[in-house]
Amino acid sequence: MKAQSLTLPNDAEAWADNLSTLAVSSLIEEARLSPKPGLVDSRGPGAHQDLSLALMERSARSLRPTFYRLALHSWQRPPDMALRQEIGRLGRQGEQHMMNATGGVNTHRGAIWALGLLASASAMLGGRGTVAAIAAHAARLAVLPDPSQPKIFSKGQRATQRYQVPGAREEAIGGFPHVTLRALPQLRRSRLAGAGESEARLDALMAIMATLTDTCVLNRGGMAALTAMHHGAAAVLTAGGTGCPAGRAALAALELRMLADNASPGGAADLLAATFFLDWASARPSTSSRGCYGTN
Ligand SMILES: CC(C)(COP(=O)(O)OP(=O)(O)OC[C@H]1O[C@@H](n2cnc3c(N)ncnc32)[C@H](O[C@H]2O[C@H](COP(=O)(O)OP(=O)(O)OP(=O)(O)O)[C@@H](O)[C@H]2O)[C@@H]1O)[C@@H](O)C(=O)NCCC(=O)NCCS
Ligand SMILES: Nc1ncnc2[nH]cnc12
Repeated sequence: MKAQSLTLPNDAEAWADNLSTLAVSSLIEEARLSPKPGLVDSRGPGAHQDLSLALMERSARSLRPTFYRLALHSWQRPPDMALRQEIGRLGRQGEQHMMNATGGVNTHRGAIWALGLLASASAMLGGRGTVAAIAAHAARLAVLPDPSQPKIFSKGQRATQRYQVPGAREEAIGGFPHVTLRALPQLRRSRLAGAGESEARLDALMAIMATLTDTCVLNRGGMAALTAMHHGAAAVLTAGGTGCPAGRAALAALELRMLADNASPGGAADLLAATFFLDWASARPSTSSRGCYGTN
């Protein structure tokens, strides 16, 4: 995603259009970013049997009307129960559109949740919120119960209960700390250190993967795979990030380990797309010329 230079429309439809374009671009840019360990990227399907880049992009595009409606219905409204119920209904409709577009494969359920809440929050604030305000408004919606939610026991709940860890719901209720406190600061730090845009984005992914309790990884590889992911992603950053030869080598080692564990950090990928989305709200240019920000 190039730095977004959006005009400042003052009507709800135009902003909903802008926000939905940005949400879809964020998903497509996330899917194309390479090399991502375990995930679908421009090289191939990672640890997945049923996914491809073309499918991820088709899924992302199918979600444009969903993000548009979420933003439109949230325009300058407070995060109350009436809005919570409405975005729950629109979000579930979006999940159905995604399933229709992919022939029943779950490509973006977690992303609909994260980006849906953030697009809605941005619209609640009239399209002019800061990162902190957007995240806080999204959290105020996420914490509200949705009485119309079907009582199904999800894969995410299976992992959060078995391992007693936070999952997608808790990340949103906490105001997306992996996005606002880890990925966005890392993205900007790496850019300032002179990393290329792809490397800065990969570093942001590493910042998420270093601590996220990703229920996709837990379901596929258990706690051992999650711990290996945390250590491996932290090692990439300690080595100076993916702009450095040592960081690149650590990334390759992490990928080998994740493929051996059949593990894919789908939750981290969703939060990276959310990072791109929020970066637009306060984007700034990079300056220096070195590719490493850290100890190298
Ligand atoms: C709150 C919901 C997200 C539901 O959450 P829950 O945890 O109950 O259920 P899941 O259906 O398992 O979805 C959670 C998805 O969130 C992503 N995720 C995982 N860990 C985290 C985390 N710590 N923080 C943030 N996000 C996280 C992840 O999504 C990605 O993975 C999906 C593929 O998953 P899966 O099918 O399990 O994976 P595979 O390994 O490929 O399967 P197999 O091949 O093994 O079969 C993919 O979708 C990515 O996006 C988790 O999967 C929310 O959905 C909800 O309540 N929705 C209701 C509607 C609503 O209220 N919407 C309002 C806003 S629009
Ligand atoms: N690039 C990706 N690969 C696999 N699962 C994902 N979920 C969201 N983005 C993904």
